[in-house]
Amino acid sequence: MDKILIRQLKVDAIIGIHEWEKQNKQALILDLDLSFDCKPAAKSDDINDTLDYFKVCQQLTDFISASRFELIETLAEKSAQMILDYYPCKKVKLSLFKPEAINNTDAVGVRITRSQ
Ligand SMILES: Nc1nc2c(c(=O)[nH]1)N=C([C@H](O)[C@@H](O)CO)CN2
Repeated sequence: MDKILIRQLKVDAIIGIHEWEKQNKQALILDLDLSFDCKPAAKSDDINDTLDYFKVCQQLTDFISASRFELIETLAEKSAQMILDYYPCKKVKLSLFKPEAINNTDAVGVRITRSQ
């Protein structure tokens, strides 16, 4: 199955189990693989025949930047479900990273795969 790819989408959000994380937004980074048949758009050369990754990034950014969750698992789940609800992709593989959470790491995170 073909995939529309989004790499290193950066969004700030309120996310975490500690009180200090609930006071200020922190950086999050997302990688997404959206399973979608790209043949029709490749034939028509028409944006309406594909998944517009600009719209996906814009909707994810709006949702995540307005969210307030404790666990990255919760935010990842809700983000993947929103994509499946709004876009005709068959499967979403979503990785969500917190680059500032744990000292001496580049990042910590979660990776989930959800299907229609
Ligand atoms: N599996 C998880 N473990 C932890 C999370 C999380 O969201 N999922 N969150 C925290 C803290 O908020 C941490 O990111 C900041 O100190 C700890 N463990």
